[in-house]
Amino acid sequence: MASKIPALNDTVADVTRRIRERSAERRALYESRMADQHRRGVHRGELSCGNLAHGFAACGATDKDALKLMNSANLGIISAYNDMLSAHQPLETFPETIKAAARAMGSTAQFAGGVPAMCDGVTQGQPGMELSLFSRDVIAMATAVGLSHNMFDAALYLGVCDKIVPGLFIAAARFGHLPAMFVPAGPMPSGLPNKEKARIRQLFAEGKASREDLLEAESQSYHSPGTCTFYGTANSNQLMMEMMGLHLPGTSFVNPGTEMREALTRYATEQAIRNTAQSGDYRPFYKQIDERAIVNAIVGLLASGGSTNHTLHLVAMAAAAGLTITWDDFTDLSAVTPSLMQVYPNGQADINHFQAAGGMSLLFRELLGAGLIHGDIPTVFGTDLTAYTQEPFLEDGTLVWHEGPEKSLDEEVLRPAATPFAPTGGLTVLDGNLGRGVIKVSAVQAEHRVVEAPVQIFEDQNDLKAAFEAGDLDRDVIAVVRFQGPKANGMPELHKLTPYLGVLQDRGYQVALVTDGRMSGASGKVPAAIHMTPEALDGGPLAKLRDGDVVRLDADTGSLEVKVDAHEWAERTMRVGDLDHYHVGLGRELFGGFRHLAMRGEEGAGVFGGFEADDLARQEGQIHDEDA
Ligand SMILES: O=C(O)[C@H](O)[C@@H](O)[C@H](O)[C@H](O)COP(=O)(O)O
Ligand code: SF4
Repeated sequence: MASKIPALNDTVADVTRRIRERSAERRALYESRMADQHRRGVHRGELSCGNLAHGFAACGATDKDALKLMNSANLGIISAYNDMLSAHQPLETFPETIKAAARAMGSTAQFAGGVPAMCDGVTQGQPGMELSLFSRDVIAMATAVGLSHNMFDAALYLGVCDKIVPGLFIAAARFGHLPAMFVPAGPMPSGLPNKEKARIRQLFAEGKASREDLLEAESQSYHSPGTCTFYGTANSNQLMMEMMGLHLPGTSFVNPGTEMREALTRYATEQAIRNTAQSGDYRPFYKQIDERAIVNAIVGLLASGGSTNHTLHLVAMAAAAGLTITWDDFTDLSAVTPSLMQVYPNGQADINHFQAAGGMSLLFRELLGAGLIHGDIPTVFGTDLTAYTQEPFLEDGTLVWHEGPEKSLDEEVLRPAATPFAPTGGLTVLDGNLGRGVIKVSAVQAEHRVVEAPVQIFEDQNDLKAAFEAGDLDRDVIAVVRFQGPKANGMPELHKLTPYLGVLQDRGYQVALVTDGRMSGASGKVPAAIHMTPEALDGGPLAKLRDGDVVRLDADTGSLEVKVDAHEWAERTMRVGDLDHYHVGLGRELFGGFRHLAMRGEEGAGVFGGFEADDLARQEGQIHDEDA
């Protein structure tokens, strides 16, 4: 397979090298820890009879006999099933499929633990959204609780949506001695086009559509089990897992409830067993995922116009694997990564259209052919990544893989690297006297990428809605929504603001959003400087802004500046936000520790610290436990 790997793009090679070099010490400590955990072996062999008996007390006779044998594999299943996310509901039946497939190979699979999952669609614009980002790290912790039984030779991670896959990945990295297999459920069939849904929302925001019209449109768009069909964070997750070789080739966007989906779940089980130490082709997570895989994920995200949330999640995910990545890595890779995919919010199509136009196998073919991703990384498929130009087929009920299409079947959705939608990935860091943030312009029309206007400041997204409805925003305006960072209120997505800001843009005003909060992966048309770091509560300059200050957002040059005399700006006092209403109700009082521990956006906004990087700093006396 390696013969298909062309020369790597110079910038991709440079960014990969600089990640490897800046991470060298922490990565070496990470790898030594994972190797040591592997040497200590699967605890099942060391468990006292009492421990082991507890571990399989509830199993049937066949599984009990198998579990006593140390040479058969026991798989740990971690699942994020619940009925609240349409994307996760299909996972309900996966464990039985997995257990049966494992038994058929003389091995076993145990449901090691469930993890929570929050639907950002259900909580969008609601208080629950303030737990959303923190739920990523709760999911990582819950996964560790399940795997801590240490009875397992490999782990299958069942999850799809926004923070769930990043949380599972963080835990998989910390159990890096285990072979990992990520198992998706796939997108729901296409319903009402996302663009039409967004149009009805704007009409409703203007009072030109009824609540009944809105609910009808939403229900036609989100209508059955499976992942929502826009290209948001959930579908970005699937693409990135495949780009890192943690999925089977072409599994990301096969619909749930199909024979193919069932066959892929069975095959994933069988392959996970083949990847265990007992099988002789030991493929642990930590030997698979290094800086090359992370760069592949970033390039895949950029080429596809993926979710801005991954400028947070990928930083935290990389840190868990002993790697330090920065927003400048994203910017530099974006400059050489062409936009090859236009799926809503970056276009009219949905993820099923992408799959029909050629899907992942064609995206791999184009990115490998352009030397933009590392083809020489080990994968869960037992090959290197050049095998991922194949896609799965069922032939007389047997799952096989064949080379996918060599050309796009719809160049309105998926294009070759030679004739991209745009020469760059459309993700830029914004720098200036308001801090650092990110902006995704792949869904912003060129004429809206530079906005200079007076700011109107809000400290709660509901106040912006009220100002819009009162007609106070019918002008050129940069809406600043501050005190939305991880330390303030958990860094919610402010996607509910999209229809209001979209109406103002459609009325011809210059409009933009600046916030230390997040936006949804489904946000797009209005220029938004998000993840502003440091956040307002943490000494960030957003706290010095006043209504009427003129700000210039220039996505083309990557600058965000307030036009206030430097001396006056230096003299400005910092506004102290009234945040108490964010900290009680719907469980938010349980997350005060997370808000205290939360790292900055550019560091991934997590609560675990820097793992080995912190350990090394402590050893060198740079930080002391009481400072942690
Ligand atoms: O990052 C994301 O992709 C979003 O969080 C997404 O998961 C969320 O559910 C959107 O809010 C759904 O879009 P609508 O709110 O437009 O339905
Ligand atoms: S994509 Fe978003 S709205 Fe859809 S199920 Fe996942 S979290 Fe919920």
